[in-house]
Order: sequence, then C-alpha cells, then structure tokens
Amino acid sequence: METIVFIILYVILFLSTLLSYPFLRKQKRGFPIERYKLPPGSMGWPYIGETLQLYSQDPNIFFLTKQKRYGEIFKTQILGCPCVMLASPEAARFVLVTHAHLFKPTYPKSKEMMIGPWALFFHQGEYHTRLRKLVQYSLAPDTIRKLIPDIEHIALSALDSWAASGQVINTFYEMKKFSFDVGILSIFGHLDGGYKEKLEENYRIVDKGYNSFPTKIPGSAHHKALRARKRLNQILSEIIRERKEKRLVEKDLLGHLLNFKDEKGETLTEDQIADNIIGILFAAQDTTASFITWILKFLHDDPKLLEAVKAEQKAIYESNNGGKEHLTWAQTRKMTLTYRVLLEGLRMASIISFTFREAVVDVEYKGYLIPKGWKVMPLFRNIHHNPEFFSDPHDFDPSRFEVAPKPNTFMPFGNGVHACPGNELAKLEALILIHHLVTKFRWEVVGSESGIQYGPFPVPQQGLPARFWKQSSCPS
Ligand code: HEM
Repeated sequence: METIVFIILYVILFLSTLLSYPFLRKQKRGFPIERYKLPPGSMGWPYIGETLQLYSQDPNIFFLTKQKRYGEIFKTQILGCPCVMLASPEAARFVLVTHAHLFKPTYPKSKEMMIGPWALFFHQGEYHTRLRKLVQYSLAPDTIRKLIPDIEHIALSALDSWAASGQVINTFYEMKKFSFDVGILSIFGHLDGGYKEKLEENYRIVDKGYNSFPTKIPGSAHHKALRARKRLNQILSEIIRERKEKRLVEKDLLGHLLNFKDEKGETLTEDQIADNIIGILFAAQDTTASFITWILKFLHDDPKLLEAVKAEQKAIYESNNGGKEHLTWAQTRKMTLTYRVLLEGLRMASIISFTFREAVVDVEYKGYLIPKGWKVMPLFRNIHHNPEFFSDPHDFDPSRFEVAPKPNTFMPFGNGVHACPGNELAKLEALILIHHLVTKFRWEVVGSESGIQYGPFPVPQQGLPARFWKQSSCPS
C-alpha cells in the first residue's frame, strides 16, 4: 500500500513539474517563451538525431538542402545535441556580434582537455577579453611586419626542399610544416632548434589524436596524444624557465604572456601560458595550411590568372633588385591581384565552414525561440556560397573582390569578439609564399582527382599531390 501511495505521489509531482516547467521558466527569467515557437526543421531520431544524414554526405549538401527547405534558421539534432543552424548574414551577426553575450563558445570536453582548458577560444567574459587583447597585439600588423624576413626564409627553405627532392609531395602536409614553423616564429621568435624539434614531434602526436575516439585505453591514438600533450607542457616549462633565468625581455607572444599582469597585479600561471601557446598553434596550423593549399590549386587550375599573378609578383621581384632584397610590408599591401586571389580562395574554400556557440539563456530571434543550452551554428560556407551575395558562387573569380562584399556576408575569419586574431598573419604567410613560388619555381599538380576531403577542414583530394622545380631547372 505504502508503495502505491509513493508511486502516485511521485507521478503527481513529476506531472506538476512538467506542466509548470514553461511557467517556471517564464517566471524565472521574465521571458514569455510560450509566445515563441522553435525554428522549423527536423530533430531526426531520438538521441542520434540527424547525425547519420550529416556525416554520410558532404556536410554542405546537408546544410544547403535544409536551408532550401526551411530558410535562414532551422533546427536539427546532432550527436545528441539539439542545434539551431543559421544561414543568413543577419542571423550570424546576431549571434556573433550584437548578442554575443547570450551565446558562449562550446567544444567537446575531450577537445578542451587536449588543447588545454585555459586556451582563449574556450572562454567568454573578462579572462577572454584580457587574453585576447594580448594575443591581438602580438599578431597585429605592426608586430608581424617585423617577421617578414624570417617568414621569407622559412618559405624559401620549404620551396627549395620540395624542388630539391624531385618527389611528388603532399602539398597540404608540407604546408602544415610551413604554417607550424611560422606559428613557432610568431610565438617564440628565434627558438633553439632542439626545442623546436621536440615541440614539433609531440605536437604531431597531439594533432593525430585530436580527432580520434576519446578513450584512455593505452596505445590508442587519443591516449598517446594526451601523453604527448603532457610532454609539451614540460618542454614549454623548460623554455619558460630558461627565458626567466636569462632575464630575456622578448617582444614575441611568449614575452607578452610572461609579462602579463592584470589590474590586481596577478600574472598568468604556467598552465595558462602553455594552454594558450598550444591553442594558438592549433588555431593557426591546419587552417593556414588548408588555405594556402587551396590557393595553389586555384592558381594551377587557371593558367591565365596564374600568369597575371606572376606578372604582378615579377614586378616586385625586379624592384627588389632581382629578389636580392627582402620584401617590405608596403609591397605586401600592394599585391592587389594576389590579395584578391586570397580573398576569393577564402570564400570558395570556406575553411571554417561553420562555428559553434551555446545559448546561455532562452533567446528570441525573429519570433523563434532558441532554448537555453541549445547549440547554435552560424553557417559561414552557406553564406559565402549564396548567389544572393556572390553571383555564380561556384566560379573562382577574384575580380568579384574589386567591390567590397555586402556587410556581414564575408566571414572567413569569423566575426565579433572571437573573430580570428591571426587573419593578417595567415594572409601575410600566403602572400610571401606565393611571391617566392611564382617568381622562382614552377609546380605541377599530379593526378586528376578533384573534389574536397574533410579532415576536418576542407582540403583538395589527397592533400593536392604536386611536384616542384626551380625555374632554372624546369622540364621543357
Ligand atoms: C586561413 C587561416 C585561418 C582561418 C580561416 C581562421 C579562421 C578563424 C575563425 C573563423 C575563427 C573564429 C571561430 C569562432 O568564432 O568560433 C578563428 C579564431 C581564432 N584564430 Fe584563426 N584562422 C586562421 C588562421 C589563424 C592563425 C594564423 C592564427 C594565429 C597565429 C589564428 C588564431 C586564432 C585564435 C587564437 C582564434 C580564437 C579567437 C578568440 O576566441 O578570441 N588563426 N580563426
């Protein structure tokens, strides 16, 4: 008898909680949520939602089909998470800029642990603002312009080694090494070769395990990556100790992180410094490598455009005494056509196809409810490939950038408080590499496979296998 009474009470309690839930939410936040409906769309199967549909095809087709059916805002469920996807410039601006305080960045816990929980892109609010100012300053044009001769050196040694090998190289893989070296340069300035090698070796293991299944089973890629991540902390700790001992006051990113003091005079902990260094290497490497790989492919596929870019670069090369003098910042600002090629490459490739945020409260957008805790995804690629904003969006046409795109329609580096602080460095690396590539080398893409491979960033098939020659030794 007692049990029956208990069950009845339990059911009454459960039902009353359930029925009063919307009311409680309304009372609590003064937000009349019953007036708003969820965005259109399908939540798919219980728990798995539409995960299979998303991962069994090109993700862009999944998003595009939904956009055609439901419009600029629609709901779905991926990997157990209810999501709202946003495919219009206004909606992306709402989430990333004007109402950014209502949405926080969100990443799977396993990824956060792998990079390090103090990395700035996991944060929102005061800590993020302070760290971001420092990172932005370290990557601002006035700082990175001083890196030009060193970036030229890194670019030329990479090109020379590809040409000297005579082998077919995996362009994406080699560009990863190039962007890693530039990343190290911007963080540490001139780092002792031994440290660089150790960082590179362990970072590569972290990179390999980053997208693997998160398990602590010894021998698994994830477990190996976690151990390598710990070793990275030890190496960074040694570098920091050495700097402190030598009392070096460097003006690179590490120097700024070490000198940082907040208004209470608090400095950053070694973990905070390490997580941010690994975070920046991570944010910089595959993105920039994928970007430059696409540029090589687009130039290779359009011989007329390549000739025009060559002519622009050759004029700068001649004015630098046949390449004997270093490029200047002013010269990189005058590479008008090459710069448009980069912008069009960023649009076409849309390397960060979308980003994730999480609603921190119930939010209303154009009469729709975005419930607290739901993921929100501004779809950059869909906006970049929408014919309303970019005519014939599938054509590679740098001339479209002779006119500035409509506001908020071009976001290869994101928008708002988390927009990419490395965007100028990424473009500078690309301009420098292209300058030396087209003035001194030739390259040929090997194989005829076209299409995109996601890993998870979009990369040309097989990483764009290619062969390089020095111009003086080109085959006729
Ligand atoms: C073509 C290359 C690159 C692309 C396409 C790219 C794209 C992006 C995008 C879209 C975001 C915003 C993500 C969001 O809102 O969730 C972002 C953030 C970020 N990027 Fe980049 N990025 C590139 C290169 C770099 C480089 C070279 C660095 C550093 C050296 C860098 C460092 C960062 C950092 C630290 C953030 C986080 C900023 C924050 O949360 O405040 N990125 N990037």
